[in-house]
Amino acid sequence: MGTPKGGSEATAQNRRVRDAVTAARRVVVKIGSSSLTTATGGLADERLDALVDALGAPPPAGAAPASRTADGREVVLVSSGAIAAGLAPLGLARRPRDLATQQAAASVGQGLLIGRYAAAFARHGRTVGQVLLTVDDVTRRAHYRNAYRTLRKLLDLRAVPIVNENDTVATEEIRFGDNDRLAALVAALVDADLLVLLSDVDALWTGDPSRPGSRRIAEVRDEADLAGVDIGGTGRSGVGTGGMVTKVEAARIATGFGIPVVLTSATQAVAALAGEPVGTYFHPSLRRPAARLFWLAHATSPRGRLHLDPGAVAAVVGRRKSLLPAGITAVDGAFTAGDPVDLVDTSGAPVARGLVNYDAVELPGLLGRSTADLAAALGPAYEREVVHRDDLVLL
Ligand SMILES: Nc1ncnc2c1ncn2[C@@H]1O[C@H](COP(=O)(O)OP(=O)(O)O)[C@@H](O)[C@H]1O
Ligand SMILES: N[C@@H](CCC(=O)OP(=O)(O)O)C(=O)O
Repeated sequence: MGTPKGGSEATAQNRRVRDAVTAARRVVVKIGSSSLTTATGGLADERLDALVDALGAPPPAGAAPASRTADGREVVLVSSGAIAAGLAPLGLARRPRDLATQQAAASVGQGLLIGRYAAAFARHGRTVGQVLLTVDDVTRRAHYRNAYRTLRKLLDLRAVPIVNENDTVATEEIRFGDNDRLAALVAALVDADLLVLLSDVDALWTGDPSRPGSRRIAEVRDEADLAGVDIGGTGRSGVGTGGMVTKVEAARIATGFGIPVVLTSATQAVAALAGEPVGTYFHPSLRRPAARLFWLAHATSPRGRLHLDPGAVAAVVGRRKSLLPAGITAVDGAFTAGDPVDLVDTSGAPVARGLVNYDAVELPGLLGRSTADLAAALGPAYEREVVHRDDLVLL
């Protein structure tokens, strides 16, 4: 963590971080509600303009594509602020607690937000594209391919994708709520070289930044550097969601994909993108797992549970086999085919997560039966695995 280093060692380390940041060609930048709104609610236009300016003026005519910053970068912006932007127009004094009012505020605010971005980027001759995503869009394979295609095409067409969660259709159970985790998943989706998380605090601190004795953490190399850190909830703005908890979780997800993360304040965006030693730098993990399986483990919220008998646990965990109906003793949840589910052992502990091939209502009639028996009784479609081993990740 921020263990003090000798002068030359610190300089060498700063240089390595600067090189990693400045070499990043595709960058996902996430900005939180707290950095885009005024103390009295509503969008802080000058802060939004400053962010857009920080993301770079277009390259000279005839040079690199206009979706890139002056130094040739592709930028995807993940922006919160829809709910906060919708408060004042609806006469709401503070962020509502209930989902329906939050959704109404997001519905009003998202249009205002994207309108403001369109105007701000237009000052630099650049076009923006709105991309609203749900959890499903970044977790279900068919959907995240769609999301990837859209983002890739926007970048190819030289527009700046501006991503937010699709708040108006997300339900309490399936919503991210904060945009930090969404930003990490978008970074993984577009295979970004860098994720920059911008908030109203300049870095991760060892504890609440307003508490005497708290110190800025300059870098996080691994989990050990987070031991003893008081990772707290939302700040004073009253419009943020998740606080440092979701930012550190987002950093874990991104670095697990091999993507370095800089966490700092919106006012330091220019310095952060230039690789200056500001904020907190999270080093990427060296071993990059198979993307899709890592995705399954981190991006998905299970929609149900399959209870395995000991033989099935041994087959799935020990021998990396597919899960067949014969090894399942019970089913919980209301999932449909393609949903992520947890596979749990006899004590109820999750041992794996996978994409299920059946609807929950179909499974009770199949449990404990061999695939040959099922195929003979119900037809060849019932010979399929409940979870294929290629769609399984051990937890
Ligand atoms: N250890 C910590 N280091 C830094 N900030 C922290 C810490 N614990 C809690 N916070 C709070 O997290 C807040 C940022 O999160 P949040 O309010 O969700 O903002 P955003 O809208 O940018 O997502 C900061 O204002 C800060 O008060
Ligand atoms: N999608 C929501 C984001 C909610 C939120 O507050 O997120 P954040 O400020 O990133 O913690 C919105 O646009 O209001």
